Amino acid sequence: MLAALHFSGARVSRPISNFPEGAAGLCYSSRFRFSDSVVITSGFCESSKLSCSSSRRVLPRIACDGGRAVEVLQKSGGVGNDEGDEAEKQFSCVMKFGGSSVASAERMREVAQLIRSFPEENPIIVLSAMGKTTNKLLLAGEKAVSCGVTNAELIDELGFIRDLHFRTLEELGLEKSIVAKHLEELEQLLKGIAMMKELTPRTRDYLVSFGECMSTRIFAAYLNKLGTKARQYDAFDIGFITTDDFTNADILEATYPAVAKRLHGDWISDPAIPIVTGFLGKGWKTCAITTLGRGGSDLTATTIGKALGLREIQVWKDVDGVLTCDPNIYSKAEPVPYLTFDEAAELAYFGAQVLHPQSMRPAREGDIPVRVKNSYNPNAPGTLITKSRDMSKAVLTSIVLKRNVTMLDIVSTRMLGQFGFLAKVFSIFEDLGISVDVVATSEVSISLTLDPSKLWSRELIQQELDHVVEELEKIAIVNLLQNRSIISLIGNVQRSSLILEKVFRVLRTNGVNVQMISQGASKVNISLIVNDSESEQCVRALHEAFFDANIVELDLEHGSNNGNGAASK
Ligand SMILES: Nc1ncnc2c1ncn2[C@@H]1O[C@H](COP(=O)(O)OP(=O)(O)O)[C@@H](O)[C@H]1O
Ligand SMILES: N[C@@H](CC(=O)OP(=O)(O)O)C(=O)O
Repeated sequence: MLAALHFSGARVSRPISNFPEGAAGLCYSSRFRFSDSVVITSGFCESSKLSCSSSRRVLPRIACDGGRAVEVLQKSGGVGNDEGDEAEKQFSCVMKFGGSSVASAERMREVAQLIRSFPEENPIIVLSAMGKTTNKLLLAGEKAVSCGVTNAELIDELGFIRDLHFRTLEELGLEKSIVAKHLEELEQLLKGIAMMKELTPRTRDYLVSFGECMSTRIFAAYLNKLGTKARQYDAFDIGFITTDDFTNADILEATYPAVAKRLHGDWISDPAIPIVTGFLGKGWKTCAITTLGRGGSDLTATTIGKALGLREIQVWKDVDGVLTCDPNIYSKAEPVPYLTFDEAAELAYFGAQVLHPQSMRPAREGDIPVRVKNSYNPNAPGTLITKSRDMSKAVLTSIVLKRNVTMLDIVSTRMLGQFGFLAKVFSIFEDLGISVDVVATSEVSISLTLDPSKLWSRELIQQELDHVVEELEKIAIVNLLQNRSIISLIGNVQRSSLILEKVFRVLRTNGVNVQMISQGASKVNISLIVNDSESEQCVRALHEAFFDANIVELDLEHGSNNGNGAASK
C-alpha cells in the first residue's frame, strides 16, 4: 500500500537542445517581452517545401537588454516593430476549424457563411485537413511501403482523397487546378515511398501536410469567389519554426515574431483574411516540414493568438464545447461553460481528444481567452477558457479517460532513509526521453505511469519499455503493469475529500479496485488508475453520480457547507 499521495504531471521531458552556437538568448512576443532563456533564429528559410536553404541566419549573442535586443532584431529583419500594435487593431481573433468542420463542400459553405456573418471581426482562419484526410494519408503511406511502385497509384486512400477534394471543388464551383498539382505530387510521393519501401517520420510529416495544404487552398479560393478577400498561407512558409522532432514537433519562440511580422505586414500592404494551414511547421535545422502531433491545429491557432496578441482564440469543433466527459463513452455528457487554462491543459493532457495537449500554453502565456464552439451549432454558448473563474460552486468539472497506459512499480529497500533515489529514477526517464504522467511514492516505492512519447499512436513502443525496465532494474525491483487506464477528475481539488468520498463509494458499488491515486500539484486534477477493462464502466458510473445527481445536496448532507472555493489563483 502506498503511504503518500503526491503529485501528478511530473513530466520529465527533454530540454530544447542544440541551439546554434552563438544564437541569441531571447524571448519575444508581439508585446516585446524578453527573457534570457530562449533562442531566437530569424530570417529562417524562406524557400518552399522541404528545401533547406542557406538563408537561415543566426543572430549574434546579445545581452538580455530589451532595447538593444529590439534594435538588433530589427536590423536583422527578424521581427516586426511597433507594427505589432497595428496588428492588434487589424485582427481581432483567430478562428480554428477542425477537420469535422470542413469535411465537405456543404461544411465549407457553412463555415464561410459563419465567417462572413462577422464582417467586423477580421479573423485569422486556421484550418485542419478535410474530414479524415490525415488518417487516410497515413494509411496510404503505410500501404505504399509494401504495395510495389506500379500499384502505388491504385491505393484506395489516394483515390478517396482525390475524389473528396475534386468533388468539393466542383460543388463549390472552383477550378480543379487549385489542388491538381498537390494531388500529382502526392501520387509521386507515394510512388517514392513504394520504391524506397520505407516511411520515415520525416516523410510521414511531408505526406500528411498535403491535407492542410489542400483544404486551405480550396477554402481561400471559395471565400475569394464569394467576394471576401482571402489569402492562403502554408504555416511552414510564414515562420512556424519548430524542433526537428518529426510527427511531434515543438514550436520555437522565434515563431511568434516571425508570424506576427508576416501576417500583419501582408495585411498592411494588401488586406485579406489569412487562411493558414494548421498542424504544420518547419524544422529549424532540417528546414523540412514538421507536424505538431495529432490535433495540432489547435496549437497553431493559440500560437497565432499569442503572436498577434489577439482578443480571443476560437476553436470550432463538432461538439457544443468541452464536455463533462467523452461523448463517445457517455452520450449524456454536457457542455462545461467555463474552464481555467489549468483545467483545460490538464484535461487535454490527460486525454480529452477535444483539445491538443500543448495548445493551452500560448494562450495562457499571452492571457488570451479561448472559446470552444460548435460549427454545427454556432448558437450554443460553448466553453470559455480563461486564466481564472469563479470556483465557489465548482466540484467536479469533467472526467477524462486515458486508456492503454503503462504503469511501473519501482521498489527499492535502499530507499528507506536514503536520498537521491528519486533523482536517479527520474534521471533514467530523462535520459530515455520518456515523460511521466502520474506519480505516487512511499518510503520504499514509487508507482508511476508513463506517457506515450509517440503521440501518433499514444502508445509506448515495446523497445522503449524494455529499455526503461532494463535501466531501472540496475537500482530497484521493477514491476511492469500494462493495459491500465488513468481516470482524471478535473475540478476543484480544494474539495477533494468530498470528491474522493463519492468516487470511492461509486467504485466500491461497481466492484472496482483503484490501483493508484494521485492528487495533482496543479490543484485541479485527481488521477485514479484502474484496469483498461473496467475504465469505461467507471467513467459512466462516475458521471452519473456527479453530474446526473445533485452534488450540492450531497455536500450539505455531509455538513460541509463548503464555501472555501474562492476564485482559482
Ligand atoms: N471532454 C470532451 N469534450 C468534448 N469532446 C470530446 C471530449 N472528449 C473527447 N471528445 C471528442 O473530441 C471530438 C472533437 O475533437 P476533434 O476531433 O479534434 O475535433 P476537430 O477535428 O473538429 O478539431 C468530439 O467529437 C468528441 O468526440
Ligand atoms: N489534421 C490533423 C491536425 C488537426 O488538428 O486535425 P483536427 O483539428 O481535425 O483534430 C490531424 O488530424 O491530426
